[in-house]
Amino acid sequence: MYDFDEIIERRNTNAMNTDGFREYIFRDDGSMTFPYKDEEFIRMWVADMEFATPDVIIDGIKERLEKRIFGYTRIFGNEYYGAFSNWCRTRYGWNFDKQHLVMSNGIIPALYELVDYICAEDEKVLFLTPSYAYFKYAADYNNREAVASDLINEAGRYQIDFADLKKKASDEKVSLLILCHPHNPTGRIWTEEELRKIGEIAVEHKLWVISDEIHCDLLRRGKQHVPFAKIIPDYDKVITCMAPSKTFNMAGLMISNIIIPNEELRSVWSARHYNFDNPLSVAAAQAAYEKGGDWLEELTDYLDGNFSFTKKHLAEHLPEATMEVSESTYLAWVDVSRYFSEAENLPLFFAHEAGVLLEGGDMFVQNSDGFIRLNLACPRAVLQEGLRRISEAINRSCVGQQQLMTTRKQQN
Ligand SMILES: Cc1ncc(COP(=O)(O)O)c(C/N=C2\CONC2=O)c1O
Repeated sequence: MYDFDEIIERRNTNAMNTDGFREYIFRDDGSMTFPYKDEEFIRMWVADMEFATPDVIIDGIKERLEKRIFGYTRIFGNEYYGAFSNWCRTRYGWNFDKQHLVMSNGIIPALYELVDYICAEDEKVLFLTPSYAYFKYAADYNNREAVASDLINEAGRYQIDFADLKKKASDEKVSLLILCHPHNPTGRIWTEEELRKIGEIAVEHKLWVISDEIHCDLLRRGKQHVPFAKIIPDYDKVITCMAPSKTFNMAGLMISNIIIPNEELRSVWSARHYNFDNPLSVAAAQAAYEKGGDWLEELTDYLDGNFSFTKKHLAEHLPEATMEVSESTYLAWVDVSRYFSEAENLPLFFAHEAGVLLEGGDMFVQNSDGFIRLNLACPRAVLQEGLRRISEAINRSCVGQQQLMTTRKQQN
């Protein structure tokens, strides 16, 4: 049994979560003031977890430490490929060739490189919105045009607008689709039917597809993930990105799996990518895939409990807010638009009024106004306090607004 209720101090560990929020969320140069000390904030923003990385992974790192030399490292043997490919075969019924696997420090750096390798300077990058902002940044960084296709929010369940996606994919300058599968921030797991329709569009318009599947191990109990590459196995213009970083809370160890079946693209990657790895990260990732399954099973139940707890709290305390339990990820996507004017800066409101750090509003490129994204990967007690603060701040503010309207009516 793992103790997910343990509250672990992360300050003074150079954690983005505790020390990087001012610049990342508020673009603050340090001059902003809040009515809370940094350590008083409830942190529900960046997507890493407040849970200890599993012991089996820490033991894998310790074992490598005892080898005592940490020189230039690249994965040469079969052990790592065996562990990761076995993970994909048993969980997703999906195989890939060893020579198709290349490593990257992160999926974001891989996206930055691949956009440059794939898209000519006048070509465009297509993705679904709302979106993890780094998909747009990968286009911006490479001076390629970003093209967004808005998802349709059907009573809380997001659907792909296939007419819009087809129209934008038919632009001959659109050469790459970055697919987020499972989807951050909505939590959708695209169904095989949806994946097939995406595949048909990609093949018809000769699109490259990067399927970013970093969240694929973090599913609600009973849900199933089907890798996009499994849907169109004969189309080699599909790059699959997976990693242990989200699954096992080891993003700081900077190791990701990029599967590139297309030989020409893979040779460009091998020629231009800085192709060395951190030996401790390789040991950690191999241990994760070989021995992390039990921990992940228990994490799944704990996160499912946090989603149920959140859904119940909102129903009781914020009846005008709506949230569908995410099919995947540990991120809750909550529509609070009925409580706020469109102009409200939601992250700033909750930092000042609730002492809660969260992402929301226009932080997801577009099609996200009025929504907040809550990271639920924290001990239940912390979640309870965060939700209490959020609902009290909204109701206080809402009451304030009603009082304001009443006062105005009395004065007129
Ligand atoms: C869809 C997606 N792709 C890639 C990454 C980052 O990959 P890395 O470069 O770390 O390997 C994230 C992390 N998502 C985060 C991180 O903080 N907030 C988020 O929504 C993500 O959600």
